[in-house]
Amino acid sequence: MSMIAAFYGGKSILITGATGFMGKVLMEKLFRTSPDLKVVYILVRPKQGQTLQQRVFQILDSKLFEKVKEVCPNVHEKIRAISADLNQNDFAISKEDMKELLSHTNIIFHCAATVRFDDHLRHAVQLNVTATQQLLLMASQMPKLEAFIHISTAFSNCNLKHIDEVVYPCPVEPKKIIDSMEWLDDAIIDEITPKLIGDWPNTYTYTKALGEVVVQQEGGNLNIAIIRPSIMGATWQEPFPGWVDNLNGPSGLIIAAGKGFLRSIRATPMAVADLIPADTVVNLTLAVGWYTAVHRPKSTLVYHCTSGNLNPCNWGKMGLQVLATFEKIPFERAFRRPNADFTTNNITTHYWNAVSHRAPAIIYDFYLRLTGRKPRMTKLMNRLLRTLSMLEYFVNRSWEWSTYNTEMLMSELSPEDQRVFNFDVRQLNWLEYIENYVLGVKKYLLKEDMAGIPEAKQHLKRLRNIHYLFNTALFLIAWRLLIARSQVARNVWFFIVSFCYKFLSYFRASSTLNV
Ligand SMILES: CCCCCCCCCCCCCCCCCCCCCCCCCC(=O)SCCNC(=O)CCNC(=O)[C@H](O)C(C)(C)COP(=O)(O)OP(=O)(O)OC[C@H]1O[C@@H](n2cnc3c(N)ncnc32)[C@H](O)[C@@H]1OP(=O)(O)O
Ligand SMILES: NC(=O)C1=CN([C@@H]2O[C@H](COP(=O)(O)OP(=O)(O)OC[C@H]3O[C@@H](n4cnc5c(N)ncnc54)[C@H](OP(=O)(O)O)[C@@H]3O)[C@@H](O)[C@H]2O)C=CC1
Repeated sequence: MSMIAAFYGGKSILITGATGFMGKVLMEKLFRTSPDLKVVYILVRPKQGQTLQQRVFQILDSKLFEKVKEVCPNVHEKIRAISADLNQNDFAISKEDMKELLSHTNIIFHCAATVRFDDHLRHAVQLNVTATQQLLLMASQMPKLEAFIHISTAFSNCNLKHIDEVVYPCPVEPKKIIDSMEWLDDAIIDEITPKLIGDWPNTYTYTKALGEVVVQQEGGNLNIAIIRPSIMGATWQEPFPGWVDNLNGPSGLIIAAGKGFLRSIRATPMAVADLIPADTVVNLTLAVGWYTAVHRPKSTLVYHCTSGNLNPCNWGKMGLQVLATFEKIPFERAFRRPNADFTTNNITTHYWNAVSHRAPAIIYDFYLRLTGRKPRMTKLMNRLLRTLSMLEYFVNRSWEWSTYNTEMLMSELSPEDQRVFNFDVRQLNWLEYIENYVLGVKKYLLKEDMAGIPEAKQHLKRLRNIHYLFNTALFLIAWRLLIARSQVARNVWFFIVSFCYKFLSYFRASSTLNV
């Protein structure tokens, strides 16, 4: 019997960010392994004209929850969606809901965050720092609370090269930042943002670092733990391999490469690609929840959920495997044949951006205009280039994360728990994982049918022929223009023609002699 699964039985659990990528995988695993848990409270905001209930039903109706419905048929009764906006005071939770939350919650998993790299500092502080502070305040009023698990990111200290499982201080106290956001106007915030974030590459990583300091400073007597996942990718094993439902991290780039938009990316092939499957993060999170509640460590423990030091894979290997998978499992209606490469300096990056990204987009838009359709490729390409520039920081550096606490926790688990809540990335086979990841992107993100693969392959063959034809035509035109203008080119041309003629004559003469 799994001790961790048993621990969650009968518990009331509060999850923020349950509608996000990690939150969904977390809920799924909780219900699948502890179907006898009492209730899962989720803080949800109404979105895109959907009510809370509609949002919950959409999640439960997805393929991700198929297995859960078998082991926990009344799962919908055990989810209590509470209307909340983490940007508002007291999260805009009604008095009755707040009362229920405060009096019943046993465990909190705080996953909600803005993960946009370029979010306005005010918004990023509000969600990643102030909301965390408010949630801690709420937690301090929960008499039955056993553990508060805060999800941060391994990149919260990406200004350092070696990162230990400790909370590092920030140059400016979070309280001062929170206060200043209240009275500074947007224009001034824009101006001071680069100075405030300093060595951090974006507002996301900076505010996640501030969030950790808040957790440490304002956690009071609560049992708290911080989990730092690196780049969260599709699921490795559970509930099935390759599940993913958003474009963050590598997923969007896999689509862009598979559809043939992405041709080159400034990345260091030997840099460590610190990906971590979402189900591994969730298994560690649930194990940490159990350990923190049962063993009550004296201080706030930080757990790194990374792969680089235990089972490293680099971007070069990952990129090649992604491309190799496209050969077997191509995406439908590709714009060009998938053929991306890494560049390592600014000049080649600019060159390939102009030649392989912007030029084809302009030509295609011209073709769309000619055929009376609305041009769209240049806009799409500009967005892709913007995304690439945002991600570049992370694919040209390597970090070392120590994992003492994570390894300590692994050794504390029973063999059964090590199996059910496996977070040992040493067992991960990268090539297999990446292949499943690409397959998952095709099935769950692009919603493409596997029956369409032969047609997709045919389409790629057509694109290859068009590519050859286009290159030959381009070469002939360029050559024709050149020999019209340059004597040297004409001489070279005559030399080649006369050489071919002589070679053919010799070949004909020798074959006549043989007869
Ligand atoms: C040698 C052989 C070589 C072979 C080579 C082969 C290569 C071939 C294979 C390639 C694979 C292997 C290499 C992979 C490298 C991956 C690096 C990952 C590093 C991640 C580090 C993460 C570290 C931290 C981890 C964490 O701790 S946290 C989570 C991470 N957080 C994020 O990843 C948010 C990022 N995103 C944003 O920050 C915003 O998205 C924003 C970008 C500002 C746009 O923002 P904006 O333009 O305003 O607009 P959006 O509305 O957002 O998007 C507008 C439009 O772009 C779309 N789109 C949004 N995103 C992405 C995205 N990623 N990728 C693509 N498209 C995206 C969206 O679909 C929409 O398209 P549409 O629907 O309009 O058609
Ligand atoms: N994805 C990754 O690669 C990594 C993620 N992390 C961390 O993991 C956690 C989860 O990330 P992930 O699941 O990928 O993120 P998502 O963007 O998929 O999910 C974010 C969640 O936060 C919720 N949320 C955002 N704003 C509000 C708000 N104002 N009120 C209520 N809820 C809100 C979202 O709700 P809604 O559905 O309404 O938008 C969503 O449920 C985050 O803390 C992130 O920093 C750490 C490392 C890597």
